Amino acid sequence: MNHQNQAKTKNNIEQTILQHLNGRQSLLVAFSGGVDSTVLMHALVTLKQQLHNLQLRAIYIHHGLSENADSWAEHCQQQCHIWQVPLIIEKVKLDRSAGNIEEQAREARYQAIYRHLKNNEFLCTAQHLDDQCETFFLALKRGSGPAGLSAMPLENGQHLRPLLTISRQEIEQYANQHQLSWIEDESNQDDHYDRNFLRLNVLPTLNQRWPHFSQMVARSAELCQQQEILLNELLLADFKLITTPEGQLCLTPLYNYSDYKRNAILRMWFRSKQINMPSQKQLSLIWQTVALAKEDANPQFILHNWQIRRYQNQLYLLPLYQDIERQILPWDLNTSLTLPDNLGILQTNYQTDLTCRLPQKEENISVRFHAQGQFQIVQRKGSRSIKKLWQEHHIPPWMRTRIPLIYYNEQLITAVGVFVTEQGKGSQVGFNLSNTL
Ligand SMILES: Nc1ncnc2c1ncn2[C@@H]1O[C@H](COP(=O)(O)OP(=O)(O)OP(=O)(O)O)[C@@H](O)[C@H]1O
Repeated sequence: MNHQNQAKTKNNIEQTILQHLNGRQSLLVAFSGGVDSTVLMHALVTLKQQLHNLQLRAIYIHHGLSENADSWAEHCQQQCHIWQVPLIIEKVKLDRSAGNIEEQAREARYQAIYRHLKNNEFLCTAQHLDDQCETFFLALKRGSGPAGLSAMPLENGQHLRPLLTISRQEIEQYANQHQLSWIEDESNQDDHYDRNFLRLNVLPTLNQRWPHFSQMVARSAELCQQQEILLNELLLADFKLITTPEGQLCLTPLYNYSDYKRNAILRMWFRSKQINMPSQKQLSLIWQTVALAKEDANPQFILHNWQIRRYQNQLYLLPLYQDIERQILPWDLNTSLTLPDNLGILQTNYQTDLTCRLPQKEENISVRFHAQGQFQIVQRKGSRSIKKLWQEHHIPPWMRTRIPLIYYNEQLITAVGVFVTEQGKGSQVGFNLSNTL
């Protein structure tokens, strides 16, 4: 490469980064030691010589997947020492037996990075134009719609990708020109991974035939992003109107929407919950089997670690619960009691309206999650089945085996926060449940 071209690459990368930073001054760089993030770090350190207010920190995530990971961490440490940029090294634990190790690593990596990201700081990762093109192709392979084909945005909240418009070739030129040293991850050559297969075997042919192919794919991704943003803008008012403050989706208006609008609203709802987007087929099954289930049914759809339920014409997204119905927890009222499955901490409380009597000497206290039969409630005539009582208090079916029930010996005294039985009548003690989450 001649001198003029070299200067252009150098200038182009630094100028592009500067433009994408758009005045942001506090950066946490995800530094893997690979060529892309090495170039990003080097260019930022160079820019810092002109922009004295630029504050840089770097983070390396040690996944422990490669036997070389320790030496990679050491390499990152040495580089950062030379550049005088503070480096955080964070180890994450992965479960090799739990499948999809790549996805697990990615999720654990971002979680660890976000734990360190300060409020006023921006995360910079080093994905480039060719990564963008591969991401688009991977979305095509999965049959994604415009949201998936949007690939990666240049910026998303506190996350910036300042190299996204720069090609791999330019990055490598910059690295060679500055004689940078970086790590080659041996797994990058393994074309069993879909992304490597595209990078090694497919995209070179396309880019050779059409030299601007990757740029054109990135443009298509950007157009998809614009469509998505527009769609969200147009649907936002409707979406707000039909979501409750607690995050449930009201079903009644959805019955009158076209299939397209309904699916778009359902997708917005899942996105707002930040869980993996269901496929088109799952979305249609959720609609058919949950929303359109018979009125008296108690439908449930399981999606990853979540369940989608319907109650009183609202759609709920809940974690998958453990079965705790048969658990019996002895208690002495003097200490707080941590309930199973993240239900919270149970304590006595003398300020609540729902009060009971204290146990007598021979009565043992226990906390349970199952009741059967008829109960008489204080200040009400006659007794009612437990099912009727839950219905009267609008308790959804899945909560009916999760509300702590306080028993004195074999007698139900109170369902915490819901009712007190005639056997528990009194004003000596109350209970409250504080959520630990
Ligand atoms: N071990 C690591 N430690 C710190 N940063 C990393 C690490 N691995 C990757 N990164 C950062 O993430 C960027 C993207 O890497 P890679 O393409 O392997 O990840 P990815 O999870 O597929 O990213 P995405 O899905 O967001 O594109 C790298 O350029 C680097 O900035």
